[in-house]
Amino acid sequence: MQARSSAVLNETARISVRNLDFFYGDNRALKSINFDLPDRQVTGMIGPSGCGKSTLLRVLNRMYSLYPGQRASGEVLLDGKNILDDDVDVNELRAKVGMVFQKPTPFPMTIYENIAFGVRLHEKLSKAQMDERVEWALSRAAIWGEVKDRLNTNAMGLSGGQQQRLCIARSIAVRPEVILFDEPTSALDPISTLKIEELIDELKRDFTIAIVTHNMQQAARCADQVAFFYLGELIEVAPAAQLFTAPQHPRTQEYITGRFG
Ligand SMILES: Nc1ncnc2c1ncn2[C@@H]1O[C@H](COP(=O)(O)OP(=O)(O)OP(=O)(O)O)[C@@H](O)[C@H]1O
Repeated sequence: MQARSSAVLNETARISVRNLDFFYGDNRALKSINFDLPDRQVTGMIGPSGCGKSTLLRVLNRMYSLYPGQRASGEVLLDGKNILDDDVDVNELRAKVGMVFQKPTPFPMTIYENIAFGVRLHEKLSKAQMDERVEWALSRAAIWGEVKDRLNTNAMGLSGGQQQRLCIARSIAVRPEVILFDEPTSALDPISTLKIEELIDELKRDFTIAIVTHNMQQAARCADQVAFFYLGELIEVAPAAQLFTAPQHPRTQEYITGRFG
């Protein structure tokens, strides 16, 4: 099946996926995927359970490399370099392509250290520079005001929504180009969800964003373009307003109107 692609909103692609296949052993979980993540735009990824959305995110920062028996072929170009190549430094790649998971995953250490820990792996900063970076990251993640007086307390004492914003701050702190969100609000209440959605909207000024979500209202609210996946194939990618009001493929239509999935 050939994905139908409509006019992309921003001509510059930050990531270009070309003829991507992904295998869990013999199971071909992604089939000839082609699409772009436009620079400083939000791309929503939707589709029924098992269609390959999380698998695709795990390819975009080479998370799968940790697991024997999992392999990708094709190209994922970031700044013109195929990140699937064997010579790619995956630690460097993961600083460029950050990931925020469904369940908040703060480290069991202080709020300050949650941010500083990752920065230290990539840069040598003075104490003053690190203080500045920590404040910058927490501010960009809209949580500085809530934590500035308790930076040396354990991050596990934060609420779920605060923990998720801390994890976003942790990703931002290493100044990535791309941030991948895997169902980032599915464990959160409506108010925390709204805060994260507002934050995503703010962050796209500086970062290219992909968000996997089961919530189509969320995709409609947050995403500039939306990609619909089904059984490992990319069926359709289009500007959000178009995909939700005038999808070109019958399967997309069925999914967004709740007739399957
Ligand atoms: N570790 C694994 N080993 C083998 N197969 C896997 C593994 N993880 C996922 N799969 C298979 O790959 C396919 C895609 O799964 P994936 O988790 O990417 O889907 P998804 O669209 O993110 O689903 P969900 O919305 O339920 O999270 C499915 O057929 C799934 O069974």
